[in-house]
Amino acid sequence: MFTNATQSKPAPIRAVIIDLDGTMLDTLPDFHVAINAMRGEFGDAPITQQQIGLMIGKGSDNLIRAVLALEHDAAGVDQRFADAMAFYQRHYLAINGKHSALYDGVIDGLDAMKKDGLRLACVTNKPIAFATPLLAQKGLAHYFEVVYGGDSLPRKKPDPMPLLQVCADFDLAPSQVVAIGDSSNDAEAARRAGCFVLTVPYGYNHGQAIHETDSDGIVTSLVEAATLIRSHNRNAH
Ligand SMILES: O=C(O)COP(=O)(O)O
Ligand SMILES: [Mg+2]
Repeated sequence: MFTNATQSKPAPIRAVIIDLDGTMLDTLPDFHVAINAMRGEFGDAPITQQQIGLMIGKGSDNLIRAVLALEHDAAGVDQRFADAMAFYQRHYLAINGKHSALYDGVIDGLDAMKKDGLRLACVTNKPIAFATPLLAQKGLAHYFEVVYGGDSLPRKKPDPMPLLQVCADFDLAPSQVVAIGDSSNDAEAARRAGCFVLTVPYGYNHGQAIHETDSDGIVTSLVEAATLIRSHNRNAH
């Protein structure tokens, strides 16, 4: 399944790096509530989930700037940014996880990966202060040896830095690691790190079809990802 031009027989996959929003959890309703509460602080009218779905995936700073840009020019965005971020963080933390749900197959997929001896990391562009309590609340925290948020390291996805950090933490070559995500952001980070990448079609890909994103395969659930990795490892040396 995962092929590497320089190797006749592929190396086994030893670890999986999994994205959070749009891959394990449908968090769009949380974003929707928090963003509209933030807009309410400025007297701005609510926007739709669909609009917000196009803006998420590149971290909070990017999201807040995109939302402010609906009403304001660049100078207006800069002027309001700090207040908007403070409002947003307060509102998001107050409802974090309340409107979010696990996607089908997440728990079964993670259980299968664990059973197969794979090491697991979560790399999200969500701020770590949001990600940590959310993983705990949804019963996901214990699966992951390592969790990096969008503000844990100097650079976030699509930069390869957080993925390369996980490889270093696990003492693995990137070619022994597969990333799973819902967006081109995840795929680009994985490609640049030299990791394999699988994508899921049900998340938020900046309004683009996932088929347009370069990856090693599209999987309909984490269960299917676990099955693919298992069959890859059967054929590996
Ligand atoms: O908070 C975001 O922008 C998206 O986070 P993700 O990396 O978990 O998809
Ligand atoms: Mg995502």
